[in-house]
Amino acid sequence: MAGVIHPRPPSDPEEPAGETTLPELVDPHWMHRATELAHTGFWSVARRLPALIREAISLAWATSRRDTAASLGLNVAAGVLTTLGLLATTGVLHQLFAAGPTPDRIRAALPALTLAAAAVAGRGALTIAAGWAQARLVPQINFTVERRLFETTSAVELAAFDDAGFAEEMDRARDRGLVEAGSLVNDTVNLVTGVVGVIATATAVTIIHPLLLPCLVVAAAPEAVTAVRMARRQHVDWLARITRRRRKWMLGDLMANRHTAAEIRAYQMRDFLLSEYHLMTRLETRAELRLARAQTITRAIGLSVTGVATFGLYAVLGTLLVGGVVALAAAATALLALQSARTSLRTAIFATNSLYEDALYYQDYRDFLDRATRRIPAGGHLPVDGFTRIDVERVSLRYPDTDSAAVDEVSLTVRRGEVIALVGENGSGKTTLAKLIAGLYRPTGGTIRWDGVDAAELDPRQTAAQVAVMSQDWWRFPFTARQNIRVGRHDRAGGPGPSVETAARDAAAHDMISELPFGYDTLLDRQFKDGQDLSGGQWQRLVAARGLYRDARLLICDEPSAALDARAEHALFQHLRRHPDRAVVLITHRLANVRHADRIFVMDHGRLVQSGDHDTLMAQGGLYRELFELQAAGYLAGSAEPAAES
Ligand SMILES: Nc1ncnc2c1ncn2[C@@H]1O[C@H](COP(=O)(O)OP(=O)(O)OP(=O)(O)O)[C@@H](O)[C@H]1O
Repeated sequence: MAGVIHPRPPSDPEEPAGETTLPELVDPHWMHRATELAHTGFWSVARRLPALIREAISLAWATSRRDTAASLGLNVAAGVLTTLGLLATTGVLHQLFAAGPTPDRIRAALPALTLAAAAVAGRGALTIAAGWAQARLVPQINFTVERRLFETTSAVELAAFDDAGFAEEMDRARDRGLVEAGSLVNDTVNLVTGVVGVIATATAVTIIHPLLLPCLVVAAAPEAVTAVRMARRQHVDWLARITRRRRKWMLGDLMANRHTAAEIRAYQMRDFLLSEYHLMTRLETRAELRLARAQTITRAIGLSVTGVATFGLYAVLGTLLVGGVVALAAAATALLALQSARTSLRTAIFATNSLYEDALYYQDYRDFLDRATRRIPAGGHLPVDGFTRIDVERVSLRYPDTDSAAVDEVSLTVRRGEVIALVGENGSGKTTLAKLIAGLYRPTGGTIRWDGVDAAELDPRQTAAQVAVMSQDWWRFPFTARQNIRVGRHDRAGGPGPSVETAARDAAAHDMISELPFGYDTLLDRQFKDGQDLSGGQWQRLVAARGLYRDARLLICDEPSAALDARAEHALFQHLRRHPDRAVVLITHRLANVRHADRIFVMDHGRLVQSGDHDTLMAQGGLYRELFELQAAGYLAGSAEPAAES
């Protein structure tokens, strides 16, 4: 049947070298599947069909047995009625073409006519019912696969997200894999519908006269071949143009985007962007016209061959009629059957093509789920109810694909009631160590003990419940101000701990929130109606309020005041002081804030190089004192200048 059309390289050869000034785009992650399909011939696809159908039906069956059985069963029943309808039609025609007065012939045809009408009506009803079951099935499947995916992605260990391969597979599974699961089942049902239609017609025709079947196949084949060729050419062409279309979308996005609007105006980038966009549009239009021409030619050839084949069918039928091999009624039914066979064949071919493509993407989803499930931490089972001390014993962590450990054999103790500080230059490993203490990462070496028990043996949910992290790379959650704070402990129902408003006051966020148009109920995302934007510092106050609202035994504050003004910073640090029931791990580059910490740990290239309180470290000399004096000198120089001028 249709030969394989080999894909052109993704970047369009029509694109004149050097005309675009923008750098080359990398292939999108789903491209490998699209290319794979373009390289696969129709028959290779057809050979994999049984396995694909099994996969789709088991997915549908697991989702809803009733709707799966109805979708398939009703379609098969409709097929039986198709056969019956065609046979009844032959009976009608047989009576009508018989000799005798017209009223007599009509009367004789009435039983068969009633049967044919009942078959058509019954078939219509069954098809509608099957369509309804299919329409019910698809959203349920989409929901099932989505739920499975998000239940898994939200449970895998944090370290998995540092693995580039994992993140890419997750994107692939989310982007196409999810969507294609519903289509996989839809196409399977369509394929079954098409095949049942073809079988029903073939059966009827064979019963009427076995010689009619080969005639029918020859007459229907050219249209099927044309359909396959056109579908595949469209796919390959789409593949070849995808890079340019992405570039066009990207440019369009730059020119119609709130976030880029200011810079584009400030740097007068409009003409540059528009000229690039026009270039892409010109090339794209040319490519579309080329495709339209090629498709028209294929279609014209296909229709011509179909016409010749239909003519051939008439000729064969005529010969059979003249020779008395086939009755007139049977020949007329064969022509009706041809129409029905063509429609069913087209349905089956399109379904086969897209079923294969859907299956490739769905496979991505399946592979990802398998891989992700292996990365859900098992954890221990020992209960956790607070702690007196957490001992970090020669703990190391090496990120995937990196040469050196981000945290290298670090030992320290965090005691309840104390504030400890981690300081050091950028990239020295402070955040990584804090995440290890918080249980967000598992050490690749060494052990962390909670009151002497290895943290790996503790119930991870209960451990996490003891920890609050004010992270330096927080996310702007698209919730109201109140929800943004409440998610810190969303399941607290009037239990112990500060109220939302108290936490906001402690983090110097209350006044700012009260001034918002709807106060605590203001939505903090401009994508929503009445949504508002906050500044970086205002968001950070909210993040701090969330951390305080969580009211955890271990509070980890990673640069909690980096974006805060002096007043807000002062207010926040009043609430990060010692508390008998709580341990605070503070990370900050503003060393004035760590002066009162019980112990300060100084990190350098992943190692712990100094520890002690401020006075001890200043007396000791070394990295801490160097960093502290550099900062202090900045302040002193600033205050000394006006004095010098006066
Ligand atoms: N997710 C990650 N994957 C790979 N490497 C990472 C990752 N996160 C951090 N690193 C690397 O680990 C090292 C320690 O990073 P970390 O964020 O712990 O430093 P830090 O002391 O907190 O730095 P800063 O003061 O800039 O916040 C750095 O070299 C960094 O590039």
